[in-house]
Amino acid sequence: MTNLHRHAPLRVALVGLGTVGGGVIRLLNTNAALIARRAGCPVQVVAISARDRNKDRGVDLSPYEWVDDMNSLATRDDIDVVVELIGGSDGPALTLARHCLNAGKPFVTANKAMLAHHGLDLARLAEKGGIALKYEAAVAGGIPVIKGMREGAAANEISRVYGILNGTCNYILTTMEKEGRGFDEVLKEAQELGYAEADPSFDIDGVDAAHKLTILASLAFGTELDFAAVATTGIRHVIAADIAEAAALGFRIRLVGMAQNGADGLFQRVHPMLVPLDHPLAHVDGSLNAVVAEGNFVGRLFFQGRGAGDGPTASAVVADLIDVARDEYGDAFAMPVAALTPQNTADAGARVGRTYLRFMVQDRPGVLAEIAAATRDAGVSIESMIQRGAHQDDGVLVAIVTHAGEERCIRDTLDRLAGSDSLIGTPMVMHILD
Ligand SMILES: NC(=O)C1=CN([C@@H]2O[C@H](COP(=O)(O)OP(=O)(O)OC[C@H]3O[C@@H](n4cnc5c(N)ncnc54)[C@H](O)[C@@H]3O)[C@@H](O)[C@H]2O)C=CC1
Ligand SMILES: N[C@@H](CC=O)C(=O)O
Ligand code: NA
Repeated sequence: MTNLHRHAPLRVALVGLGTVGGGVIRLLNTNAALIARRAGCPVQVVAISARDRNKDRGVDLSPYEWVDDMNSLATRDDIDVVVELIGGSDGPALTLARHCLNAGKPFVTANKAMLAHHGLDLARLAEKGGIALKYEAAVAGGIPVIKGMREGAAANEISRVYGILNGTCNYILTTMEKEGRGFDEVLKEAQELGYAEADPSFDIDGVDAAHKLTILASLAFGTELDFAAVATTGIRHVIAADIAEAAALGFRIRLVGMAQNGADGLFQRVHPMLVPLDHPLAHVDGSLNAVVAEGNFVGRLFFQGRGAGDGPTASAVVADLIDVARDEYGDAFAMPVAALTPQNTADAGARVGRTYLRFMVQDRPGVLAEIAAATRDAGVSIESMIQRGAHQDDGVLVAIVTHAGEERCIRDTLDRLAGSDSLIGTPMVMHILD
């Protein structure tokens, strides 16, 4: 029989055997023959490592060599590529990455936290060694958005890239909206489904989405990764009433990461936004993610798919392994590190758009006039306003949608109201996606 394989097997060491690691083993076993045809060789896990050797992971690990010292994998001649699925921006994942890349060992990771903080250094090491640093799973899970941006959209000037980048938050927001269930209960469910980070505050506080946006922005604009420049707000303070008011006004709430490059610099922000029902992001539900990129020749690209969970994430990891087997890889961030440019951070105050403001206020005369005076004096024009009677024990809810205006005026409005004893708690501010 003719041997259809071009190469000897690609020998993989898998470090981290949790949700994603388990998924990678299952996928490689299930689709072994197909993957071998596509990769030009069998892709075989030969060595594994994780924190606890004796834990039952629901997959048969007996065919693989257990390795206690994961860093020893970097210099082993019988390993062709190391896959890191531990997580964490620093610590053992970063040490392993540095060992591997310094030793010239191709490296595949799903670790967006590590890339957002150390991506440039790691890309420099990969470049120096002329080896692969691949990370498709790190952004939007199974969606091939890294490939899409690095390769498919490479000829375009990108004006804006944005999307739903966290499956856990999207699952929470959409389940709360559809089933009226509470935040904590739905978060627990997302954890059980394998969507959440080891520390779920990274999800709900928007940090995970900010890690992913940092990577996307670099790919879109050819800029150095700059996690510190991402203004980040999570979904912790979105209440059921916001979801209901947004719906009444014709919107859905989504955690959106957005990066835009303009004359005044690079604007990067993750925050809950009101998305009009006629925008495709309003229909991205559950653990789905979506990324929109606007290119000067291609127009609007819309990538959608599962952003979290074992299967979709494993799909992206294994796609990277197939690229390694094919010897198809290039610069990690789409150009040599020296070609990436640093970028000023744009002033968010100068951004123009519509805004949703929600106040909880005392039920007494003059409160609406006080809010209206603050908006008037700050130069904010009101498009619509809703007042709801007593909202549980928290007073009265007032929701406002403004006309398009500069964000600095919204800040000014809030500053004018700060300290007012008419307000209960902190007002909620969400910008409206255009
Ligand atoms: N779960 C998901 O849907 C997605 C996860 N990711 C990323 O994939 C990576 C892995 O995520 P999960 O599989 O969900 O995590 P997990 O918590 O289920 O698994 C982590 C694995 O790493 C091992 N590990 C942790 N600390 C270790 C240490 N100090 N030394 C050795 N092994 C250690 C654990 O024993 C476990 O086997 C993370 O970087 C995560 O951000 C990326 C996309 C989606
Ligand atoms: N915790 C992340 C997992 C994928 O990156 C998410 O919920 O999106
Ligand atoms: Na991806």
